[in-house]
Amino acid sequence: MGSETFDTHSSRYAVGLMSGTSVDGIDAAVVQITDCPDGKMSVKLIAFENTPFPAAVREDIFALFDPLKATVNKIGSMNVLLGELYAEASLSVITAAGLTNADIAVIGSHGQTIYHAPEASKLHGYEIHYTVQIGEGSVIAARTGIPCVSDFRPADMAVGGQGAPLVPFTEYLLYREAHRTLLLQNIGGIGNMTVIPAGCTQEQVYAFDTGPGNMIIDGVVERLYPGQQTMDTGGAIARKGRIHEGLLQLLTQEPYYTQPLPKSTGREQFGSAYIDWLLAYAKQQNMIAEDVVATVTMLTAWSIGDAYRRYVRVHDPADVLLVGGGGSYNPVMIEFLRQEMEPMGVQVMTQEEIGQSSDAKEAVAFALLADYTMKQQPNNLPNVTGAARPIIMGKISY
Ligand SMILES: Nc1ncnc2c1ncn2[C@@H]1O[C@H](COP(=O)(O)OP(=O)(O)OP(=O)(O)O)[C@@H](O)[C@H]1O
Ligand SMILES: CC(=O)N[C@H]1[C@@H]2OC[C@@H](O2)[C@@H](O)[C@@H]1O[C@H](C)C(=O)O
Repeated sequence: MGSETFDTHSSRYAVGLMSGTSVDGIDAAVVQITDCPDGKMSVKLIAFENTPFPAAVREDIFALFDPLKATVNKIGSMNVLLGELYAEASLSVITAAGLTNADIAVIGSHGQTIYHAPEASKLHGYEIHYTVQIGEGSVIAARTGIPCVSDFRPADMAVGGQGAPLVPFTEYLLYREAHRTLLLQNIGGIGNMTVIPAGCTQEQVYAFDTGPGNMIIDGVVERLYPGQQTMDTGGAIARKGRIHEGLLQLLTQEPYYTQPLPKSTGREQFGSAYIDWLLAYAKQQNMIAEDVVATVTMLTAWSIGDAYRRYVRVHDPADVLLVGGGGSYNPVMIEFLRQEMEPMGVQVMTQEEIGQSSDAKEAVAFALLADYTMKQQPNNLPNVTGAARPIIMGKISY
């Protein structure tokens, strides 16, 4: 199907699916996309659902993050299982929107990242950059009868990009303002910041991963409260703790924070081995659990403030930091962020405070990215990812 048969003149519905590095579940959104006469687009959220992964599935996905355990049969079968779960999530959110499959033009599915290696390695004399997202698009298309766009990141990497972050493309379309410089901060498993200078063009947007978002918090909570909790809900644990300056200082020495842009990161850097090392230090210092959780919560807030000071402030003093992702539901995180940002003149607000949804934002983005794939229009931002040129990302399963 060419772009001539994908009707972009009227309003259309698309489904976006996201399951992120936290592995908490599947975010599914139905959006209505309308092209406006001024060349802009309006994107309206019609329905949103979050379906948590069953605990056993989550455990099996985590096993795939360890290259020694991620055997080809385990990856292959999980690829298909996730395709099935994504299809079910799509069917459910379409029903919640009061629509039928025939109403939906496309499903955009991010998939589950199991490995992200944007820096070069050598293989038989070739320079290799790769990233692996699973959740078979062919299964989603077959179960729903709707074309599915999946596996977006490799196209950006094929032209020299990091393959991440991708959401800034849609953030420019949806959030830009003439008179205010905005920082859009996602706090998912990983944290990522998009800088949208006041009145900027698409080429002037820049973005990067700030480091861990909730990944370390979730990791230490799971280890310190085994079988009880997988996250610090509402910041209840951190609130009872105190910042341990020694641990905080140690963690801020991580070289990723000073790495030049473009940069992106993941569980390869801030996953299980990192948590082991951090907890060994905490034990040696006789730290109590609450202090460990408070300190790693502060680390995320510090890393965002540090990134702003290091990469942004001089050129683009910002007016507001808009926080999305699951971290915006942690009031202690938001408090720490205010302590970091407000003395620099940056107001901190959550997506909810501006009438949007912290949860739905990335799923909405993948619906919109898929819309561009179907229109055969580029949907990466070379200035953000470091790609050599604009390219159409995504693989289409009819
Ligand atoms: N009520 C809450 N209180 C505290 N933390 C929360 C709450 N809700 C969600 N979170 C945190 O947010 C995380 C999920 O965030 P989100 O769904 O944005 O991540 P993701 O999309 O998986 O990650 P990424 O954006 O890195 O791909 C949870 O693992 C948890 O740490
Ligand atoms: C490889 C990968 O899955 N990266 C994610 C991750 O989670 C947050 C951050 O790191 C971001 O770079 C990216 O996701 C969002 C959706 C993005 O591409 O914008």
